[in-house]
Amino acid sequence: MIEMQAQERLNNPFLNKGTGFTAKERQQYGLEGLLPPVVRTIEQQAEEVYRSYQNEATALGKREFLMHIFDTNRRLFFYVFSQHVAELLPIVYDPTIAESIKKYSHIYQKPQGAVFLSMDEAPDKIQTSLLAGAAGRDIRLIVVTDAEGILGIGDWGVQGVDIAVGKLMVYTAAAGIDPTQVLPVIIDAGTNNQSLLDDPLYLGNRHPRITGAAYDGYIDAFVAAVKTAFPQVYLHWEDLGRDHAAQILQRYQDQLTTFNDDIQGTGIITLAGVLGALKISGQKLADQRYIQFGAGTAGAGIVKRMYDEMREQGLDDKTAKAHFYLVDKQGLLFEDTPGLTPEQRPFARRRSEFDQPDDLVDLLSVVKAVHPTILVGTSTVAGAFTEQVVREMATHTDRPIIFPISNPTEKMEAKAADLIRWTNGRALVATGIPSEPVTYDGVTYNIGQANNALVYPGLALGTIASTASRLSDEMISAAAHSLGGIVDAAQRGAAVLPPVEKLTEFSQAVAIATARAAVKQGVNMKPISDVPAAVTAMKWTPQY
Ligand SMILES: NC(=O)c1ccc[n+]([C@@H]2O[C@H](COP(=O)([O-])OP(=O)(O)OC[C@H]3O[C@@H](n4cnc5c(N)ncnc54)[C@H](O)[C@@H]3O)[C@@H](O)[C@H]2O)c1
Ligand SMILES: O=C(O)C[C@H](O)C(=O)O
Ligand SMILES: [Mn+2]
Repeated sequence: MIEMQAQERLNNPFLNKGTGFTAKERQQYGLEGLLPPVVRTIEQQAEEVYRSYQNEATALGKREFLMHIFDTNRRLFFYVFSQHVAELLPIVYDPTIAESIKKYSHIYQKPQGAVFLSMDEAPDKIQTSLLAGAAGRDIRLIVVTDAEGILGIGDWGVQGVDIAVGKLMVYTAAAGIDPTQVLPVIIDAGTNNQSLLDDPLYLGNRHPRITGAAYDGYIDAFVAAVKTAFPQVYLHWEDLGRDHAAQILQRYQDQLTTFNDDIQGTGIITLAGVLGALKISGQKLADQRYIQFGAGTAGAGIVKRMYDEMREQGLDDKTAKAHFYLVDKQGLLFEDTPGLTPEQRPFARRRSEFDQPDDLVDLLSVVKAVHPTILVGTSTVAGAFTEQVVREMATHTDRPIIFPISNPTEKMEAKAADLIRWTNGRALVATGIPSEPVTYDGVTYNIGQANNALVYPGLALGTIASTASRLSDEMISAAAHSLGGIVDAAQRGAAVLPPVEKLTEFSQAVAIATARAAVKQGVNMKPISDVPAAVTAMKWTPQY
């Protein structure tokens, strides 16, 4: 019997230390003879892991190797990840995660602690599966996806589970969220991706997506089960389809502590980037003209956050709205444009505002007509910010703020180096995936990463640490401001956002700002006298 328990310990990623078990522990847990004799410290193990990682030739190979460590020894995985956060982020997370999602069924090895909820099964099984996944752990954070809109690569069915696992890995590495308190969940509603439906190895439900009342009912059952199983949970929605994301957030945001990363996380990081850019250019938000190219889940979420910021700065509704121009597949969105989403409608323009409204069907024409000072891309259209568009924009503004933030790499609206070159170094740029610094005319420009990963970890840490019963707009606004202020505007070529190397430090700042806002607003369920102490007390560190 003792050998069985010992093997269980070695096979449990939360308990396993591998060669890190000391002689005393080996004796205590019946592990003698089950490991090589040498005992290593976590530092030594981490060096080994990092060395082997470097020997892998491809990004996906590196990711696979690290996920093997994740599956066998979670403390060691997070020790290595935290040590090399800027280097490893694009490997374990975006953009390499996109490749891993596309190949999931072909390279599958382990469920990685995720809960797979199949809509082909009765909703009354949801809670049983959630509790089985938790295995007695006190779950405080769930990332759930249905994978209808993974990054900018579309519908990936059950294979999208990686994004839930990946987002949670960033939570721990960036903000110290305890990995024993998290649960990744995929809702398999089917897929409309024909290549998956045709793939004999596909691991998900082989039918088109279930939509309408059946989908809504299942989501209702899911949220109810989550609330019952884990009453204190913070529920994070990721990469849902455009028709569901905003609607689901609206339906549940007053029922529990819940967050849509693509709407709210992206809104926060983009506002923070714009505030950073304005700090550098010495301008005011209220003086900007803003084009959102691709006004879907993320685009409309960003516009809403920018608008809310303008309202907070004292602008009335009409004045604030007048700053925004939304461009989607149909071109500039007008009040009479067919197919407007509820989130686009409030920002649709009147045709009478323009001389030739019918011409405003492509980005270049809109840029010519509007003379934007800010251009943000969440369209998934690679290369949409062409040289012509960018040069036209830069003719009418001294420091154009241009954020091509569609992911992954192959979906970016422009490359940072091109934007710097086409504007002779005047553009203030951020991209969704990491970009190398750009040297132009003797100046090195650091490129900020406008990715919600820079903010959602701190936001959740602050929310959970403050025992907030809701995630309020005030908390979201505080998070955006806490990041926007970190920019060193005095330095030439400064990035509009803080560097990913400092992710753990500024996640702490975001957490404190968020928790302070929660306490100020009184949404905390328990009294908090010392906010920074409460945040620090929540933090988990990888050690034996
Ligand atoms: N950097 C970040 O933190 C971050 C966060 C969220 C989303 N994103 C990226 O933003 C992109 C969109 O994600 P989403 O969740 O909003 O998806 P979505 O499907 O909800 O929105 C995409 C929008 O782009 C529009 N679009 C498509 N083709 C277009 C065209 N030719 N011209 C203009 N508009 C067009 C679509 O109609 C849709 O409204 C993805 O690439 C995603 O990776 C980045
Ligand atoms: O996952 C990312 O890299 C950011 C974002 O949530 C996205 O959907 O692109
Ligand atoms: Mn996303």
